[in-house]
Amino acid sequence: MSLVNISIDDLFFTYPLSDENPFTLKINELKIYDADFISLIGPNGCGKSTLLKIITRLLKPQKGEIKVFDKSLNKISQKELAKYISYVPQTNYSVFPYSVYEIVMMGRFHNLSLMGFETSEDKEIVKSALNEMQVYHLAKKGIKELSGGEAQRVFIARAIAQQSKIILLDEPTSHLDLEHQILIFNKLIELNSKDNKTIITVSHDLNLVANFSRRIVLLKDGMIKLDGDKSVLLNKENIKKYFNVDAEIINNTDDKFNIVINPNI
Ligand SMILES: Nc1ncnc2c1ncn2[C@@H]1O[C@H](COP(=O)(O)OP(=O)(O)OP(=O)(O)O)[C@@H](O)[C@H]1O
Repeated sequence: MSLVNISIDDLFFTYPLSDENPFTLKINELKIYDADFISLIGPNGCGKSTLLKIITRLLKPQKGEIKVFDKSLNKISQKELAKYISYVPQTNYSVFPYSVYEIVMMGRFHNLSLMGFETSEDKEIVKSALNEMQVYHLAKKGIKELSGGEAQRVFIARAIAQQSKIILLDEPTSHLDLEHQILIFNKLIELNSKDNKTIITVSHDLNLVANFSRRIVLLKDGMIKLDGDKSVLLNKENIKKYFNVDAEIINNTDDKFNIVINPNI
């Protein structure tokens, strides 16, 4: 049995001060295992980003228990949490005009000395992450001066520099051209298969999901409706049921396949 990285039990969350029809997220049980590669999928507004924000402690659930490496999420210090989990949010805007280099160096926060000094190792790690995400040439630029796709790669570089065990990404390819979508997913596969990183990525692109992740967790109306092997669950019937579109599955070989959506519905 694989080691559990994150366990969630009896979770209940609702946004405070919501209208009379508030969104609620209810999860009886979810276990994220070591070196899992999960795509968190589901229609708009089903709670995918909310779940990631709860795991990263940006939102506090009203009920439930979340454990990270068997420690209660509430009891983990910020520095320790940064060693376990990195997070690439959906909207990567920064209030302050940090440079690209500074943003990626923030990934090393958990490693900096009390005085906040960067070591030569920190600098090497940051340089390598900038290179891997092909944004090294932008290092001195302000984050606000970048295109959406460039900024997205910078925040992924920050997650890589953080070297955490678990990486959470909220629609990491939404602003990226095809070449960079493949760059990101190939990097995620490498981190997962070579370094045993645990990856959870929110995605709307079922073809990327079909080709890159192994497990899907599908949310609808704030509840988990499907959880398991993507090659079993990502079929015509489920795509119709949960996304309300007709689809064909083609070139199905072992763990890779393509989904063609029929636009005439
Ligand atoms: N700050 C907030 N206050 C109140 N309701 C919110 C807030 N943020 C999100 N919601 C609501 O919570 C629900 C879930 O939102 P969430 O962003 O988690 O969905 P999602 O599955 O990530 O959607 P998408 O695919 O559109 O990104 C939505 O109905 C949304 O309107």
